[in-house]
Amino acid sequence: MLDTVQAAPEDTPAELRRDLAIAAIDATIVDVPTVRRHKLSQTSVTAQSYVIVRLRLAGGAEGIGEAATLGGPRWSEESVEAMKANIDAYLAPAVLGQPADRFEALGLRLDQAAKRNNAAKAAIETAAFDAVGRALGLPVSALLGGASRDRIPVLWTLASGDPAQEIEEAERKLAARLHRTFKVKIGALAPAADMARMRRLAQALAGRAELIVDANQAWDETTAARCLPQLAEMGVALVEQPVPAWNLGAMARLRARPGTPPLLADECVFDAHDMLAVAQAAAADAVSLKLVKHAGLLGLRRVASVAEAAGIGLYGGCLLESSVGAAAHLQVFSTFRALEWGCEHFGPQILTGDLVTEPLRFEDFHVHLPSGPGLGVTLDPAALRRYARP
Ligand SMILES: O=C(O)C[C@H]1C=CC(=O)O1
Ligand SMILES: [Mn+2]
Repeated sequence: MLDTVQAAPEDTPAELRRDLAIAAIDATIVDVPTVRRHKLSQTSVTAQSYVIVRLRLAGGAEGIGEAATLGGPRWSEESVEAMKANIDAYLAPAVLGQPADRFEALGLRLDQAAKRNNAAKAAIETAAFDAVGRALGLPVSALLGGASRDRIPVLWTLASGDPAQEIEEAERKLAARLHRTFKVKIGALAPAADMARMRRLAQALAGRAELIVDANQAWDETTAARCLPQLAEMGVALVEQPVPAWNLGAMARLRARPGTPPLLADECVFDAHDMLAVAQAAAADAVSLKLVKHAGLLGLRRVASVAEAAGIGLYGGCLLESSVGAAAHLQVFSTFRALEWGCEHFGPQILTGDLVTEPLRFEDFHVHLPSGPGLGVTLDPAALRRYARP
């Protein structure tokens, strides 16, 4: 079905209303191998699995969205298998026939059809935004308030666990002027081994690159209290989710200690209520924004608004999305007045292949907002067939 994308129709408003009704939704599981093993505290992957949602409007315009996972239902509770099952049985039927441009009403229907399932909901909402943007000839950023930037600084994640390999990988990225900020995944090794690894990286890249780390909830408060000042002393600029998501109290106490580097909230912030709790506890300096957590572009903006109101900085997070999911994030990130910490949408570069006809452009340490209607990227049907799970 959904292999072509139609141009914006020149319709009367009544016809346009009919054209914008959601006519079909289709969910495909894909597995795309990565260029190397990517190791986090709680899992390790050699392929990225996504659900690609294709949504067709009655007028013929088509949109795409992506729900990413990292190592099955380990990073969060959603797996691609569960997402596809819930999209097919509950989420798609809840919005079929509905006007695709009434994004908040769609979100409400999705919330009534299923609790949480945030990544699956985000993929459907993204596909609705893409389809409406294409039908109207507008980029998704225009539907969200308009872009205030067309490129965003982008970091690279070092996550093989082998410091010699990681230094060599960082050197290649620096030489190619692709990335000069590196996020190091820690927590899979013992804390002392991670500190030694970080010291090697900091020495090798001193003065040429900025380092941040992500512990993915691996430490308890005592370990974090011991390691955070060491990371600050090495010049590490930001520490992501050092302690379990539930332990906001520990985040707040650690943050109040002298010698703690700035803290980035990730797994502890899914919705705007979580963001408010982090703000009230003074538990973070910045928040990582991701479609898989916030259930869509509008949810992501809601979380960002609470953070902005509390003076908490914005960081453009990822879950190793392909150019489909990355483009959706760039559309919404581009609309913020400030994106203090840049973004980490290096995902398309860690895959051995992409899912779109023209992958995102990485240049001069930035990733560029694609131009054109909708998300600005077009699904490659041959790539979808190649990576689709049989
Ligand atoms: O931030 C996470 O926890 C998930 C992800 C983002 C980059 C990466 O390497 O892992
Ligand atoms: Mn993280």
